[in-house]
Amino acid sequence: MLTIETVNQYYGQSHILWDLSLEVREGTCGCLLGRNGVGKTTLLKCITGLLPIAEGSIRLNGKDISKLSTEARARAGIGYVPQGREIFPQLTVEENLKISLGARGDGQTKVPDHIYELFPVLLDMRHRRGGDLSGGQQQQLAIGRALVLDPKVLLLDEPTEGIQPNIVRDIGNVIGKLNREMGLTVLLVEQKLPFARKVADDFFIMEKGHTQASGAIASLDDHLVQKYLSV
Ligand SMILES: Nc1ncnc2c1ncn2[C@@H]1O[C@H](COP(=O)(O)OP(=O)(O)OP(=O)(O)O)[C@@H](O)[C@H]1O
Repeated sequence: MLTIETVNQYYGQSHILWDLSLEVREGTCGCLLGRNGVGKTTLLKCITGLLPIAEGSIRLNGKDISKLSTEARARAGIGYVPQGREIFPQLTVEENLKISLGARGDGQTKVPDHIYELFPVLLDMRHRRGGDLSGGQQQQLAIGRALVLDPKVLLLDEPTEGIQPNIVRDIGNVIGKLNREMGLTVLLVEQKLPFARKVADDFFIMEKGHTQASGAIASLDDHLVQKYLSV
């Protein structure tokens, strides 16, 4: 479904992604794991088009999207929730959601009802400024904003970072609902292993810019955790 093949990426002279390959299967939730600085965020940005790749291909349902603009990739079905959420603090919740509507290219001017059904708090707070929301509410807004574009695959960069435990559970439930009930394919970067085990089907462990191990999340054993993830 989302196929990354022998991707290489550089920041200037620094070679960050090295012949990286992985496949997120249709309808599954894949989880990218790895210590700080191994290139997880860089990979997500390469998939969205925010960063160019030097070599390799990124295919969505067989079509190479690696030369498309970020906006064209969004229209093709790549949804992205960046690390740190990056909502617009001065705009209202509704305005934050409506900003994405413009990129749909179908003239729709109303926020789809299912966004507010998934996140009732956004409906309650739709006239409040994004900056007035709690971290957990902002995360829900950032996910809602990505869903406005009806993505085929949703990329989430550490959605639980800095969020209190009961809201982490809510976010896990929403990802589960999107993935398992609504069939949305998900690629998640996550540091919290219990969360990853709860929501993911597959894992991809990155080290030094490429995939070192991958498989069903149930096969992520202590040996792999010790070798590639413990700090
Ligand atoms: N804009 C940049 N310019 C130069 N180097 C960068 C830039 N952004 C990231 N890097 C470097 O690229 C490497 C990969 O960073 P990246 O943020 O992708 O890692 P990560 O696995 O997502 O880490 P984290 O868990 O800390 O977010 C790191 O060595 C980082 O210092």
